[in-house]
Amino acid sequence: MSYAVKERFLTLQGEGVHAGRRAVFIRFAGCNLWSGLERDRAQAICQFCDTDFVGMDGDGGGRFASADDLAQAAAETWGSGTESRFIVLTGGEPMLQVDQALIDALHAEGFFIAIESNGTLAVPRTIDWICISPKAQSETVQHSGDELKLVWPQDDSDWQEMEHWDFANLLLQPMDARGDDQASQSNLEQAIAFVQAHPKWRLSLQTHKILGLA
Ligand SMILES: C[S@@+](CC[C@H](N)C(=O)[O-])C[C@H]1O[C@@H](n2cnc3c(N)ncnc32)[C@H](O)[C@@H]1O
Ligand SMILES: Nc1nc2[nH]cc(C(=O)O)c2c(=O)[nH]1
Ligand code: SF4
Ligand SMILES: [Mg+2]
Repeated sequence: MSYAVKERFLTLQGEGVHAGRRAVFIRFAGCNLWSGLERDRAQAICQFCDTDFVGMDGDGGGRFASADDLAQAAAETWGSGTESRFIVLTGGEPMLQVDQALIDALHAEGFFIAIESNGTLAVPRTIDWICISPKAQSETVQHSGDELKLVWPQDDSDWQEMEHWDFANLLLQPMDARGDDQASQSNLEQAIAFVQAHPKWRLSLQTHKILGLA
């Protein structure tokens, strides 16, 4: 199996329980809920995406011929030292491409592996940290993991049902309205109000955007 990667970079995990942690990011190309083309956004199942995952033309991107090749590239992105190696597999939708061979190869390089997935495809428990971010207009099949990160507000998203799923952490992340500052502020205020009213949930901020990191 080969892997189509949009970009690969070293940063801090910006979101969720591991926010602030040094991390290699692998952003896989392609998604099953949007083509990634602006002309298709209004018809997409997921319409609020803040990410360019089209093609393999980003920094550190390309087609990797094998799991070992990609794991070795990830290790190079981390740089020297094998302590506390942490990698985030994202996209696009990483579960369209992530397989056991890649998980094994990343573990062999000493990585603790986290994934950011939309939950429409089953995620193997051999991944160390599973973050699922359900999309209201899609069917979520992955009902367990380490963190559930619901982007807010989303019309028709059944957060009450999600409280019965098997996640150790329930997080609410304000929707970035991508340039509409007033809408982003309103989304933030709605997320704060929700968490104030529903103490099982915690706020997740996109801290990399605040910090000016990738
Ligand atoms: C770009 S997605 C890639 C991984 C996967 N496709 C998913 O949706 O979980 C990474 C994370 O960013 C979140 N996200 C995407 N667009 C967002 C936005 N406009 N505001 C806040 N979070 C957003 C997603 O819900 C997900 O948790
Ligand atoms: N720093 C940083 N943290 C992130 N956490 C989740 C991200 C994603 O796009 O999946 C992301 C991202 O793009 N950058
Ligand atoms: S599922 Fe994830 S990558 Fe796909 S369009 Fe939605 S937020 Fe973007
Ligand atoms: Mg992002």
